This record gives sequence, structure tokens and C-alpha cells, in this order.
Amino acid sequence: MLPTINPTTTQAWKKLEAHYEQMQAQHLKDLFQQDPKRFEKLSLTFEDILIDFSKNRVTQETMQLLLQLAQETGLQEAIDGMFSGEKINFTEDRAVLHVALRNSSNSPIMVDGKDVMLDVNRVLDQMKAFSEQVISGGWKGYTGKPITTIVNIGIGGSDLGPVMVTEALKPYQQPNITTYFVSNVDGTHIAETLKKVDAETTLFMIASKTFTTQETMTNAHSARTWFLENAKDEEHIKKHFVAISTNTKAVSAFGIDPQNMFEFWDWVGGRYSLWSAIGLSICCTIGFENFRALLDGAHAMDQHFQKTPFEKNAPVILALLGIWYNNFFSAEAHALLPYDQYMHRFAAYFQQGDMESNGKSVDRNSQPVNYQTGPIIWGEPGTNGQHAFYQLIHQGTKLIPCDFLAPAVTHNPLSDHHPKLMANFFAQTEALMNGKTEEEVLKEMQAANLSEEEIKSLKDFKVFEGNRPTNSILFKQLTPRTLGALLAMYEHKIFVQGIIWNIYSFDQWGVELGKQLASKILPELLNEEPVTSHDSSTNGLINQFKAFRS
Ligand SMILES: O=P(O)(O)OC[C@H]1O[C@H](O)[C@@H](O)[C@@H](O)[C@@H]1O
Repeated sequence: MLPTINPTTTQAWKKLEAHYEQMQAQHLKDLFQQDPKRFEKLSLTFEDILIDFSKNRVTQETMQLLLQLAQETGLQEAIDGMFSGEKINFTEDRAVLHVALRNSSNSPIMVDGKDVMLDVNRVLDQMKAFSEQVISGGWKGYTGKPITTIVNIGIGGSDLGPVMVTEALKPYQQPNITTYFVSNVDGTHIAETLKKVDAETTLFMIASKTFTTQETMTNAHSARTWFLENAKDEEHIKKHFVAISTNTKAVSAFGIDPQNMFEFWDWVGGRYSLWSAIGLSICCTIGFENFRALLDGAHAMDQHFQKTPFEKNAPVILALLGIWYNNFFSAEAHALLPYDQYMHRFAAYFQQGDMESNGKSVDRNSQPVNYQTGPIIWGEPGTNGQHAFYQLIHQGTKLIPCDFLAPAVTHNPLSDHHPKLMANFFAQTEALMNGKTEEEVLKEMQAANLSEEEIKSLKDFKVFEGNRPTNSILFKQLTPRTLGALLAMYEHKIFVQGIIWNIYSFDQWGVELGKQLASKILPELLNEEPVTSHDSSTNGLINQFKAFRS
């Protein structure tokens, strides 16, 4: 059982409220001036990753109080519960064991009296053998040609992780394999993908935990129809369709040979599933050894998370800082800003990871929460974001804490691109912290020989308040191992926040209502009758939709 403490009733929370009153007037610039050792004190390293959290609006006292909050809300007990296979996903009565999927030390993890590592290792072996066959050309299509193209059909957790990782690890891509991802039920997604592929050399991976998701099943059936138009014979399906699911029955009903099914289990949450057989498209794109290195990196971070005292624990620190802004500074959002083009789906991935996990408003006592929970997560890679939305982060009315992530070594050392990229990375967090005072603006304008009148009319617009908090996460290079560690770090950050907010992070009931209503509306769209069963807006929209199509 997870602890069920309302965080606002803790001693630490009350102290943090009082402490916030002092801290809101403090400028980061001054905190740096007061303490030349601030960077050393407020940064930590994990393997090849440096996490600098010194540009946050905190003092040692803030960190102490936040750590006390973690203690008082029972974080250690919750961490132990997750790692030992307790059914901490209470509303679905399930364990939460993505950590078992990458448990390379193979220590037993028991669920319902059974060591899950046996199953984990069996499926990993199956994934290894299969991906090696595909990559080596040993797995042949129906005309005897090797597979050159993979189309992963899945959505949400059965799509975003593999998309993000295969993009992030493109430098490790096998030269003979091209991978596409189809998720949207909009027919455009599958239609445009099928235009690019050849049935003789394409392998479809139908990835769905439940194997009932409307979008995925619709795309899978369209892919099957298209394939049979080419291959003509249902016998050929087994060479071109594999399934990744927890639902064996539904996979067989679809016509996929159980031999070609890769299993995972109900204790793997969809948005935590890239480490499971859902990662098969990753294995076949970058090779099993690289996938293994990804798992190993995540496992190393898992151990760090499980065993390191909270004051030096990367996921715990990041989580506490997030709580500080979310609950005391009333920050509504958090931006993830990777300075690495390969990580262009990173923010999208953690949009699901974080918002589906912690977008909850009922606590673990079944009571409505009386405090804020999960933030809005968003972001784009630098420097593109700088030329789009950073204006608001620098000078807008909203406080948006940001994580800046970047590799020191690029996979593409093209002339001076990387130093230029990194100059921007360093400049942005410095600018966000320091801002620009009126005095500095005046000096600058005088130096540019502006008239008194011009200076007077423009100066106010050029002042930057600064004091915008950032974390800088600088790593040596974006390797599979480092990516694995970074992903696990953010996963555990989300876990810690969910524990402190006293919510259940591993269910997602909020996705259900829209699904239910869509299946009620679908038959109404397929007949000629005017619709009257909804509110006037929904009726009006549906009837206009029908009129446009008639
Ligand atoms: O893998 P499935 O079962 O197709 O689910 C796909 C997605 O469906 C819903 O949106 C949610 O439950 C997500 O968490 C899940 O990732």
C-alpha cells in the first residue's frame, strides 16, 4: 500500500509556504553573487550526465524543506513498494514494474508468487532472435526477399516511445532497415505510409497493449487489406505481420500466428512500455545490442534512484524542484527543451509520460485534491523554439521553468554548427536567469547613439526581469545508454511527484470518456438521419458534417 498523506498537511509544506514568501522576492543573480560555490553545491553528476540545478530559485534551506516534504510523504516506502512488485497501481490492481524490463542484474522480482524476470528474459531472447533475423536478411517476405521496411502501427504508449527512441538514436540505425510509424486513425497517416512501402519487403508490427484500441485496430485492418491486395494469399500474413500485446486471444482473432506474438504484461503501463516488447521496432531499427544498452542505461538510473540518498538523487531533486514551482510559485507549465535535433520527439513523449500519469485530481484517499498536480508539459528542440515561443518565457507574465538538455559531442560535427548550437544553449539559461536591467538597457541604447526621445519611448520594452528558473542537463553524447538513463530519470521524476501529490500515477481513466462517446457517435455518422440526441452544439456540428458530405 502506498502512503496516503495529503502533502499540504505536512510540517514541510507549511514551512515551504512561509519560505516562499521570502524567496519570491529573491533574484537568482543575487543568489549567485552571495555564494561563489553555488554551482558546486547545486549540481550533480550521474555517469556522463551533469545536472546543474543551481539556476533555480532555491537556497540550501529550500532544498532541505523540499527533502523533508519527500520524507514526510513516505517517498522511500513508495520507491521500495514499486521495486518490490507491490500492486501500487491500486485502481487497476496491478504492480508497476517497468524497472523489471531493464533489470539487467536479474535479481528476482515477485508478482503473485512468480518471479517476473523469467518472462522478461524469455521475451528479450525472442526479441533478440527475431531482430537479428530481420536485420541479417534471414527473415524473408512472401516472395523470398528480405525485409527492408518496418511499419509500427500503434498509438499513445505503443507509438510515442518507439518513435522518440528511433529518432533519438538515428545514428545507430541499421543501414538496410527503414522504419515508419502509423498512429492516427486519420486515413491519411496509413495511406501516405503505404505509398512509400513495398508489400514484398514490409513487416507490420501491430503494437497494442489491449489489442482493442480503435485507432490501432482500424489501421491494422487497413494494412492487412492492402497487404492482401498485393500478396493475394492469407498464408503470407505470417511473414509480414507480428503482434505486440498482452491480449493473446485478440491477436489470434486478428489472424496473427501466436508464434509471431511478442508478449508483455499488465504490470507494464502503456506510457512506460518502450522497454518491453513494444520496443521491438526499436530493436529491429538499431539492433538488439543497442536496445540492450538503452535498457542498461535505464537500469543504472533505476539503481541510482532506488539507492541514492534523496539529496543526491537526480529524479528526486528534479521532482522536488517541479513541486516547488508548481505548488508554491503557481507555475502551470514545464518546458522540455533539448538542444539536439535527434531528440525532437522528446517533449512529445514526456507529454504523455507526465500528463497522463499526473493529470489527476482525486487523491489516494478518494478525495478531491486541494492543491495543484501535474503541470502542462511542452517543448521543442533548440534553437527552433528560440525563434518561436521563447519570447513568452523571457518576458511574458507566466513563470515557465525549463529543462535544457544537450550533448557535448555531436554525431554530426559539421563545421561550427555544434559550438553555435551550444553557445545558444548556454546563452539562453544565462539570459533567463540574469535578464537585463533598465540600467543595462540605457547603456546599450546610449552606446547605439539613440536620441533621448527614442530611449525614453523604447527602454521599458527592452527590460528583461530575468529570474526565470532552468535546469541544465548536459551529457557527453546521445548514446543508447545515456538516452536510457535520461528517460528513466524523467520517469522516476514523474513517480516522485505523483507520490508527493498523493495521486495514482499509473492509471488513465481520463482517456475513457472520449472513447465511449466516440463509439456512440460513430453509428450516427454512418446513416442519413438528422441527429437530435445531443446538446444543440454537438447536434449542430454533426448535422452540418452530414450536410457537407451529402
Ligand atoms: O497499447 P494500447 O492498448 O493500444 O493503448 C494505447 C493508449 O491508449 C490510451 O490512450 C491510453 O490507455 C494510453 O495509455 C495507451 O498508451
